[in-house]
Amino acid sequence: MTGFVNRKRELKRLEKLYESDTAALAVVWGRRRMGKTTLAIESIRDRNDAVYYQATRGTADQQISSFINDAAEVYPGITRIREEWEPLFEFLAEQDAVIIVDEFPYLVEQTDALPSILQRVWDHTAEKTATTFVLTGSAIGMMHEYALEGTAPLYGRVAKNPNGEIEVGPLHFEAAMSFFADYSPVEQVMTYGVFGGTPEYLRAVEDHETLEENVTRTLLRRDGGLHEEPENVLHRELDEVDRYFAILKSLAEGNRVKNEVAQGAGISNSSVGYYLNRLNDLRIIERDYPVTVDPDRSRKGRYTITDPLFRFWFRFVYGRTARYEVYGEDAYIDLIDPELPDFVSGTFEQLCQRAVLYAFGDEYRFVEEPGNWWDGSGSEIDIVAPTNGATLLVGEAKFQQDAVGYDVLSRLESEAPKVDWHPDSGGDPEYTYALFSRSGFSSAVKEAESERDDLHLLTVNDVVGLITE
Ligand SMILES: Nc1ncnc2c1ncn2[C@@H]1O[C@H](COP(=O)(O)OP(=O)(O)OP(=O)(O)O)[C@@H](O)[C@H]1O
Repeated sequence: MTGFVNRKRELKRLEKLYESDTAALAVVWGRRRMGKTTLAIESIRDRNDAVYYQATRGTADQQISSFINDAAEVYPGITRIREEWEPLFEFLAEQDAVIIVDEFPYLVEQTDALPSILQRVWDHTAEKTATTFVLTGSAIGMMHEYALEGTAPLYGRVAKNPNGEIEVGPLHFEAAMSFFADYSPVEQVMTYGVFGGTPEYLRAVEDHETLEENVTRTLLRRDGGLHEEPENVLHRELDEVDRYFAILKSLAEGNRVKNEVAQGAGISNSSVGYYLNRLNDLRIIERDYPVTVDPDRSRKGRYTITDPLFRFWFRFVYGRTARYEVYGEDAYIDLIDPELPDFVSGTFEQLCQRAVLYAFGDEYRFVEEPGNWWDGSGSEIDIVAPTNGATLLVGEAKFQQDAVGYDVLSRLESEAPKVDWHPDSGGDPEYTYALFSRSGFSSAVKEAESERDDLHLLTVNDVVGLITE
C-alpha cells in the first residue's frame, strides 16, 4: 500500500504554528476523504506535546470523557480538571500544548456554545501562551459558520495568522501518481481524469489491474465503493439536494454559462447563483474566465465540475445503473470506453497547461498562468499563455486516438489573432504554437515542425514527464 504522500506545504504550515512562541488557532478544512485526519496525525508524529482527539457522534458527556482519556496519555494532570470544555481547554493551553480536535462539528452539534466557549478560552488564557489549537472538519458549511466567515465567532482569531486557515484539497497529478506508478502515461492521465486527486478514491483503485476493472468495480456496480459517493457527499453537506443534483446534471450535459445551467436545471436564473456558490465552496465546481480577462471585471465566467469523480458520476453513473446491469460485463466497453477520450480531454488540457510552464519556462517569462481562452462567438483555444515580451504562446491539446493533423494547426493559426492580447511594448503579438497529442502527429505536421521555429509538438509522455520530473 502507498504510504503518506506529499502535503509538504500543509505540513510546513502546521509545523510553523506548533513551533511559534505565540498562540495560534488554526482550521484545517476540506471535503470528506481529502486526508485531513491523515495530515493532522502525520503533523504530530514526532511530537510529545500534542493531544489528538477524534470527535465522534455521542452525548457531550461521552465526548468530554473521551477527550480527557486521549489528553491524559500526554498530560496526566488533566484527570484532575473539572469535566467541562472550558477548564479542560484552559488547562491544556497553559501547558503550551498542541491540541487537535478532529471533526469539531460533531462537538458543536452537542454543545452549540462551543465556538463561543473557545473564543472565551482564547481571550482569557490561551492568547498569552504558546499553545496551538487545530480544529478540523469536513462539514464545510459548518466550518464556514464557526470559523471561516467574517461573522463567525472564531474568525478573527483564525484569520489573524497567515497559516491559520489550511484547506486540504485534492492531490496534484504528480502526487496522485504514487498510487498508480506502474501505469503508462496514457493510463495515468485517464485514471486521474476519472478518479481525480481525492486520496480515498485513489486508495480504492491502487493495486488493481486496469482502468476498466477499477471503473466497473468501484463505480458501475451497485455495491461499488464509490457508486454512491457523490450522492453521499451532497446529502451530507446540503439541504434542498434535488436542486443541486439538477444543477450538476445540467453542467454534466455541457451547459456552462449561468443562464444555460439554470435553464437545463429548471431553476430560475435569479436563484441559481446561490446554489452555484455553495457548490463552489465545496470545491465541486468552479467558475473559469478566459486567461486574458480580469475575473473581477468580467461577466464571461463559465462553470465546470472540477472534481473528476463528480464529473464522471454525473455523466456516466447517475440514473444509469439499471442500464449497466442489463449490459453486464460489456457495460464499460460498450457504453463508457468510446466516450472516455472526450471525457478525459479536459483533464489532459489542464495538464498540458501546466506542462507549458516547464517546457517553455526557460525561454519565456509567463505573466499569467496558462489557461483557456474563448470569446462569445464560438472561438476557443485550449492553451493561451501571455509572456512579458512580444510572444503569445497558444496551444491545442488532443486526447483522441488519431494523430493530430494539419487541420488542427491551421485552425489554431487562424484563431490566435482573435485573442485580445497585446504586448506591453505595443505592436502586434508574435505567436508560438504548441500542439499536444495522445496519439502522435501526421507527417505534414512533423514536417512543418522541422521547418519552423515557432511550432512545438509534445506527446502525452512528454507532458507527464515534464510535470512529474
Ligand atoms: N497524503 C496522503 N497520502 C496517502 N494516503 C492518504 C493521504 N491522505 C489521505 N490518505 C488516505 O485517504 C483516506 C482518507 O483520508 P482521511 O481519513 O485522512 O480523510 P479525511 O479528510 O479526514 O476524511 P473524513 O473527513 O471523511 O474523516 C485514508 O485511507 C488515508 O489513508
